[in-house]
Amino acid sequence: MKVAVGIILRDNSVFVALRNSKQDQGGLWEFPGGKCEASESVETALVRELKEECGISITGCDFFKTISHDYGDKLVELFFYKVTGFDGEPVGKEGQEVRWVAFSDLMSYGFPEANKQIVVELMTHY
Ligand SMILES: Nc1nc2c([nH]c(=O)n2[C@@H]2O[C@H](COP(=O)(O)OP(=O)(O)OP(=O)(O)O)[C@@H](O)[C@H]2O)c(=O)[nH]1
Ligand SMILES: [Mg+2]
Repeated sequence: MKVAVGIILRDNSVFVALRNSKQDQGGLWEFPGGKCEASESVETALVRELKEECGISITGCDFFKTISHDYGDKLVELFFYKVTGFDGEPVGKEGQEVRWVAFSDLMSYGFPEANKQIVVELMTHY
């Protein structure tokens, strides 16, 4: 399963959302995004998901990296993009709790296993 994920950046912070307790990895924080639909490119999915989940229109993004992770019941291929430009102010459009978190504070947030490496990189490279 291919998943498009946006690391929305501004100043020294990144935008994170709390996953609903009924979802996979519920109760953990994530970078907004979601599953690519059949025949949809990853970038198209990224633009669509960030509009649906956060209400922003992406104007600039750079591919960062792909991480494949096996959760046991599910194999995910996460395509992480750094979102550097957007129109609108991101919010939790689906009622999810959201926050801008300084890189230096990211370690106090619980992220899904597949995100751990990315979180360490964000904390050490900024
Ligand atoms: N959006 C997002 N998904 C992640 C991250 N890390 C991670 O392991 N995932 C996994 O990627 C998978 C798909 O993401 P998703 O649940 O957001 O998909 P979606 O928005 O299409 O959700 P839906 O099924 O409710 O429509 C989930 O199994 C989720 O646990 C992350 O940082 N952001
Ligand atoms: Mg999602």
